[in-house]
Amino acid sequence: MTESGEETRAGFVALIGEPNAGKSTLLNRMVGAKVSIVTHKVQTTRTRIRGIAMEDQSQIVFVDTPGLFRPRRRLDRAMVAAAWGGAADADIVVLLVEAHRGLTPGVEAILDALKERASDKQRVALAINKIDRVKAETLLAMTQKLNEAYPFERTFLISAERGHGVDDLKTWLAAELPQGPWLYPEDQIADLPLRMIAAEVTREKLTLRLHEELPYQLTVETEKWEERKDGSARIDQIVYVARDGHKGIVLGHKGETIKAVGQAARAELTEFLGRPVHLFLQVKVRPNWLEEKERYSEMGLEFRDGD
Ligand SMILES: Nc1nc2c(ncn2[C@@H]2O[C@H](COP(=O)(O)OP(=O)(O)OP(=O)(O)O)[C@@H](O)[C@H]2O)c(=O)[nH]1
Repeated sequence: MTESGEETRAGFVALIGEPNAGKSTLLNRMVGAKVSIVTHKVQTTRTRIRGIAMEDQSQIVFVDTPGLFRPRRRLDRAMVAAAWGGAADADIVVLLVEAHRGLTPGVEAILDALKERASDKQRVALAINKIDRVKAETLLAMTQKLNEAYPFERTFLISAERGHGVDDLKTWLAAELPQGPWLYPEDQIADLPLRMIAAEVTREKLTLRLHEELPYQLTVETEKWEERKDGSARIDQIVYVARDGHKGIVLGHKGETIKAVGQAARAELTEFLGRPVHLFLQVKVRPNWLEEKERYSEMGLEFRDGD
């Protein structure tokens, strides 16, 4: 109950879908704060990130999952496990499908997995995203086809980027979540530790700057976070790369790349925290990080021995 005596609702919503389906974009739009990183690169979301949206008297806690796909490497398998972990905990699952791609083999695989894993009680809604990219006529047929493939509770036609249909989806979720007290303080927008958010910001700037050149096994970690008496924060981060050659790419000619990345990340962190930030970046080569358990837990993933 709120102070005014209205019933409150709260629960978890998992956004699932193929890589690039628009999960981060949708999450950011519904939460209204940047908690997940949106880039043009596939597979950027590495951690289970939650954002919290308030709608009427409902608190919607989003579990943004990494893209679901067929895992090959160890890291990929950990990401898929994390994705399903999020879906299994959720009160409602929202499957995002791209309007210009429809029922792809990847979507079919997700539907198979849903049928296999989700219990009968699991509520699943469909959101066809990127409707700005297709003609209205194709949407009707696509809605029908997808609903024949899986008994979705509801179908929403949305453009996460432009905001079309997003309010309808949010209102529906808010009304459908179980009655109960709020799970988080109202002003909390993300339960992701600040250190991790700070690392994601730097990673995003590197991605934007390097595009296709971005070393695949690159990772950013916040090593130290010092609150200073003058109200500013000193943040020390390490950019780990797998090979010597990658170090040069990240540093750039005369260190230009890393300098520009540092400036851009510092500006965003200053805005995000609302106070001055001093950001120090270091690039280190760490050939085996993909196999190191510690790195996995820092990304919020489970390391699976013997996989
Ligand atoms: N045209 C169009 N593009 C969109 C829309 N929503 C998202 N996108 C774009 O699709 C791309 C992928 O969006 P993301 O939100 O990063 O997708 P994701 O599902 O979180 O991706 P992963 O992190 O790889 O799992 C970005 O370039 C977005 O700008 C939309 O409604 N219309």
